[in-house]
Amino acid sequence: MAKKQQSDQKQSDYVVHVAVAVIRGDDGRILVARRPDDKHMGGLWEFPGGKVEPDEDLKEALNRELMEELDITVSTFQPLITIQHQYPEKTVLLDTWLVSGVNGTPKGNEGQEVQWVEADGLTGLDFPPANEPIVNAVLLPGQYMVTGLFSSAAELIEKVSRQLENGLRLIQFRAPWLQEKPYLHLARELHHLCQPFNAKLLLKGDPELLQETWCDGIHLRSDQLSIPASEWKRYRRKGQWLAASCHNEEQLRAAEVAGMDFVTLSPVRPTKSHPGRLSMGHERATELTLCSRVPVYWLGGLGRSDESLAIDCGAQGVAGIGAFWLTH
Ligand SMILES: Nc1nc2c([nH]c(=O)n2[C@@H]2O[C@H](COP(=O)(O)OP(=O)(O)OP(=O)(O)O)[C@@H](O)[C@H]2O)c(=O)[nH]1
Ligand SMILES: [Mg+2]
Repeated sequence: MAKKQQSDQKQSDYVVHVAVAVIRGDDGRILVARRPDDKHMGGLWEFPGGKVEPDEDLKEALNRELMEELDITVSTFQPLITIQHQYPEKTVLLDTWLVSGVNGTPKGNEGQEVQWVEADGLTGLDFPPANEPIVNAVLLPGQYMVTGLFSSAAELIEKVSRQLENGLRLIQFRAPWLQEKPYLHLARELHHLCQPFNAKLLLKGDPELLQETWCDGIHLRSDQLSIPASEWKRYRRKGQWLAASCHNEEQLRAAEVAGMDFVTLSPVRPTKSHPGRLSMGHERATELTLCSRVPVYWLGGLGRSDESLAIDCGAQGVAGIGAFWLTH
């Protein structure tokens, strides 16, 4: 018995490296396949892919798996997210890439059902438990703006409008100097501005704010991460985002435990707003990002032009106040 337990332990400690492809077609839709019934997580939807063989790099593994399973290859690769997940029977490392430039017409070579879906439709499909952060990473944009100082409502509205016109789709309304009532009043106005762009506005505050029917989500300070996940679940409606600010490994783990959908990690570089504060640098930020089980935006001293650098290091993209708020 003791021996069996030991070998079970070994089995789940061993990490299976899996190459996973979020395949984006020319029309922006995503290809999903249903896992054959006799396989692990059988009957659930998946992003196609499979185990990386010892002598393969990720791109080779992806194209081999896509040819075997779907009769296609892809030509463009962008890292999306790396998720380590422990199932009771095994541990997988889902090395997930956003791929495009599809050659061929996908067909289920193993008899599996395949379909193209709009990104928004992914939340309605049943995926294996490890896939939740992958779906979030597909839905989230590469840039996240935090609002900066403003001296009037007109200035705030003008600046947010300009950034929406520039293509921004995720905004955190931060104004810690305002009382709750004027803050919520302005937040409502910003929400109306965001709606025609299908952009999301996250509020700063307590979990109760999730009860506001117009609230797209909330962004927590790191010191609010001790609030148990059950507190959020009570208020949360489908489609609302939960995010938190993290500055170190401990807070990243706390954010995962608290059920956050994504986090910001800061300060990656020195910032003008916190002059004396030590920044962690790219190397440490990359290490922390690769271990995170939720999408990470790099924050602090980064500009919009750093988005691809952050993505190449495993992040969802960049977040910023200065970089977005002060530029035209
Ligand atoms: N391909 C893929 N695998 C996933 C996803 N999510 C997830 O938990 N997995 C898990 O990753 C593991 C490896 O994937 P796989 O079964 O596709 O591997 P494979 O194509 O090499 O299959 P094979 O071993 O039958 O040859 C499985 O345990 C599977 O349940 C996903 O979205 N796509
Ligand atoms: Mg497979």
